[in-house]
Amino acid sequence: MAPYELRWGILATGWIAEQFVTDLRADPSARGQADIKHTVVAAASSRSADQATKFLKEQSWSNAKAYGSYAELVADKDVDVIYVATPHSHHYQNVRLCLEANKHVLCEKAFTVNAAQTEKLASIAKDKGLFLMEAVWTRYFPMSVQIRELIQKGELGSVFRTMADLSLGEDVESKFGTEHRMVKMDLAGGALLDLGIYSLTWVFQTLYHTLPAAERKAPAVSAQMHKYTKTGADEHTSILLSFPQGPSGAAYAQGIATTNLRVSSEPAKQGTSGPAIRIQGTKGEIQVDHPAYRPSRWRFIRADGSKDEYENEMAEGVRGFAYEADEVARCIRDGKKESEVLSLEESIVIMKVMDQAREQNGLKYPDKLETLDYPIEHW
Ligand SMILES: NC(=O)C1=CN([C@@H]2O[C@H](COP(=O)(O)OP(=O)(O)OC[C@H]3O[C@@H](n4cnc5c(N)ncnc54)[C@H](OP(=O)(O)O)[C@@H]3O)[C@@H](O)[C@H]2O)C=CC1
Ligand SMILES: O=C1OC[C@@H](O)[C@H](O)[C@H]1O
Repeated sequence: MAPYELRWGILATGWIAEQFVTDLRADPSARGQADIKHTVVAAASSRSADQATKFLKEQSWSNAKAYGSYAELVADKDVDVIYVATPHSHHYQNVRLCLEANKHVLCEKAFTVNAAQTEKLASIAKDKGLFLMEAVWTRYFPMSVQIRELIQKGELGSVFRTMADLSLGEDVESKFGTEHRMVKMDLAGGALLDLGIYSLTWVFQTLYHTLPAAERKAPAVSAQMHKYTKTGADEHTSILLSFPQGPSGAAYAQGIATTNLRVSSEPAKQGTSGPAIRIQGTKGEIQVDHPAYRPSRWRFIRADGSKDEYENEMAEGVRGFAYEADEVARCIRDGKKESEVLSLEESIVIMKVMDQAREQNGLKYPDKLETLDYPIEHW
């Protein structure tokens, strides 16, 4: 049988869009997914059609159509699903544009600026019968699947704690200045929304997602932040999460999610400084090395001292984005409106944690970014 072909439209032509469409070129059968196929049929740049043409040519998708506005892209009848690759400040407006035009959507992380916006998008997608998913690529890696299975099978015993850090170790002033999307308030900058989401991903995929859906409960949240004096965006955020129940019979579970732009989870960048993520149960511990978004390697250490070491192996020609793309293709082919690996409900619970962390520390983005209004004129 011919593979199911998913026809992608790419909304924005920045750095992550380049990475994503490169992965779409890799043959899915080389990673055991012979039943699906990805094709980029169009891309749009808000700058110009020429920029979209240049992007498609450079990424070897020259046969795709190039548009100079996002509105033209969402109107293209040949596009099945749109990958939204703008900064998080723009996700709510851009995803809404796609949904209003009846397109399925895969949206980069962080889903939106606040939970209310994600809830609104989820409700529109549901009403229109469209597929919608947050592109947290890490969730779909084979190693993440394997780790969740080890926890669910009880191999770690009762899991009481996950500690997860994603810190970059940059000279913030010289690397990001005031205009980079990482620190600019008008682009919803800050460590929490850009990097903290990965620390939270590890906490949630180990302590929340591993429970049966009916037993998952939102955690209590307590957070501290430090703001970058030049812009007011957070340069450090630490969140304590207290879950009323943990995996495999744990009477509670504790999550510690941290992020910092100035110090690094892995200063030597050689795997010598210890794990960035520790998932701790009564029978053993899983340790995952930096960086949390695409870990280099991981190990399972049992309480008796025995140890299994693993590399985070990717299929040939794949940086890691292909796995989330495969999930989108399978879901749309099968008529699903969301992914079970990262449901809209779970994305919303995580967004609410980030809302609380911001509220506890007085971090508010400009009104035009936090609003549910749509469309915003002169966006
Ligand atoms: N999953 C992952 O590993 C990663 C995810 N990301 C996520 O991807 C998103 C984009 O990040 P990244 O690609 O690094 O960012 P870039 O700045 O490289 O690209 C963003 C693109 O968005 C478009 N855009 C539209 N309006 C604006 C605006 N006002 N300011 C800036 N750009 C605008 C532009 O494309 P055009 O002009 O063509 O319209 C721009 O090139 C973020 O949400 C980020 O969190 C980022 C890096 C890694
Ligand atoms: O998602 C991401 O992962 C890698 C980081 O370097 C980047 O800033 C972030 O957006």
